Amino acid sequence: MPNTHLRADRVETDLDRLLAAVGDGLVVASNRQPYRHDYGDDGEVTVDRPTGGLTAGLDEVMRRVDGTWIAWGDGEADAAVVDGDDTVSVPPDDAEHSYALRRLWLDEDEVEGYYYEVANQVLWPLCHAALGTVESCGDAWVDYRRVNDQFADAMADAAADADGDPLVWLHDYHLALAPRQVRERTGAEGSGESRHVGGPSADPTLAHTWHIPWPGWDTFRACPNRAAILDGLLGNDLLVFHVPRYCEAFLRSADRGLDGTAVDFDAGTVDYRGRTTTVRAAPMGVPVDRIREQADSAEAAGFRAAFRKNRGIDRDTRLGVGVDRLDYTKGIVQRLDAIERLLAERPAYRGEFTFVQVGTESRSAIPAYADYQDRVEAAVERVNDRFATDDWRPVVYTTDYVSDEGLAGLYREADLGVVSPVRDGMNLVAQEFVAAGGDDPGVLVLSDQAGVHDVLGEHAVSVRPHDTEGFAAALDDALSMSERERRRRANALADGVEDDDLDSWLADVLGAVASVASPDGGVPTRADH
Ligand SMILES: O=P(O)(O)OC[C@H]1O[C@H](O[C@H]2O[C@H](CO)[C@@H](O)[C@H](O)[C@H]2O)[C@H](O)[C@@H](O)[C@@H]1O
Repeated sequence: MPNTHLRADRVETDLDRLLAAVGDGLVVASNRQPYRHDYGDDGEVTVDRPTGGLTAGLDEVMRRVDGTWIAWGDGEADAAVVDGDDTVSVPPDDAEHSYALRRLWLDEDEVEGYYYEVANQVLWPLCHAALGTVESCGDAWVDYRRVNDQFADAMADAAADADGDPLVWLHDYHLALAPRQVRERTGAEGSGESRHVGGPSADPTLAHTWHIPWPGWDTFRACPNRAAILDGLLGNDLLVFHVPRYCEAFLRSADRGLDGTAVDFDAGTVDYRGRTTTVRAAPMGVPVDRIREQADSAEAAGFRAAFRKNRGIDRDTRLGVGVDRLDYTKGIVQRLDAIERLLAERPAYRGEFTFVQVGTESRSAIPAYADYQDRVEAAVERVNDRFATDDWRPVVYTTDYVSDEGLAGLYREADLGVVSPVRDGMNLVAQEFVAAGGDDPGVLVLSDQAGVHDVLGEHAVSVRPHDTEGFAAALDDALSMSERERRRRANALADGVEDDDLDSWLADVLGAVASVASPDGGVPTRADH
């Protein structure tokens, strides 16, 4: 069993020192951008923030360094509209903490092939072990490679422009080929020379966080272009997954799926083409203090009260809440099946318990996503048709936008937070629910198929999403739990998300970067003092 878990031997790390060492040499690359600018005909610019824990979390990080973030410039703009200006300063409302956002303008065919086809109809279902949903790559692979090339160009440029030693931090499955392509551009292909934070270097340190699961070899072997994906990722110095079982699965794939690799399962490393890639686990956390403030805010309190009133939910009705992108991996249909079973078998909950499902539309141009949205709506209607009365609905479903404060308010209002993906890299909603809990916290009902279950599972009520009977029984257990047990679990969960919050994750990743960049010294940690 490889020793990959960064938390297992975590030393107290001085995050400020790590951030200072990185400074403006940090180049982040992700498909999704943190801010989307829409340029109206009248010249007016509106800015919004795309959904997703990844961009929200990284934005918090970037506000603390003066680096560059490279991303696909989706939105109603293109290079012509913005007059070739591909870099803006963000966040729009916080000049003191600004950083550069460099957008890549992709044409429609590239978006189709790279984002909709390879990333989200091949790699996403494959990594979530939804093989029935995997499509053939076909010509789309050419687009995927070309867009990765564009990212690599931008990363190499930004790294060359950075003061000091650059760190390029890539994110996710959209950019699997880009690490190798960056190496080709920086002339360090195959050299494998070590880099040193603070010393001269021709070659950037490359770290890559893969936010979704890495599947078992039996699944990954079905991947078209699997050797190219592995070859690309092994251009990194550091490859980070959320939990150790994904590291193990990756090491196995590297061992079996690519000629010329030497995998050290104990050390969690892969030697390939003259370079060592270190594979580590660091579960992503959430900004706990910020979420607490949001849940404490007047806006959150107002939202809770207004939500009940506007949706016809009685003050005394107990609430469950689920918040998800409308993605077939999120297990929303299975959740609704379990709620239906609960109400069928425990009639005492009728009129006494309402489940609120907030859904955010996602990737709707993909048939499997459009179908899923229909299936969720049909399941909501079915449960409501079966049990609703004149003054009570078992399920309240909304796809309306809800602000961060509104969500934090809903979490605090809820007796149950239900997070039941059929497979999920991490899932930050579970942690947000815990962080938002107040004096009278609710119970977390959590799928054992989510990465976050490896971290919080012990104190949550665990469910297997496809076991409708067991899931319904777990909901009953959660709703009938004694106050003492509920508080005991909630306190343990709160301690967990606080200890392993967003800053801890960042410190873990940057600490690992420092040790791969400079195994003999690198950036000092608190433990050195
Ligand atoms: O960018 P989209 O195609 O609109 O999708 C949104 C994001 O979905 C995925 O999120 C994952 O990352 C989260 C943070 O680590 C994790 O908690 C969650 O469980 C994952 O599903 C995807 O990985 C991101 O790249 C997308 O931006």
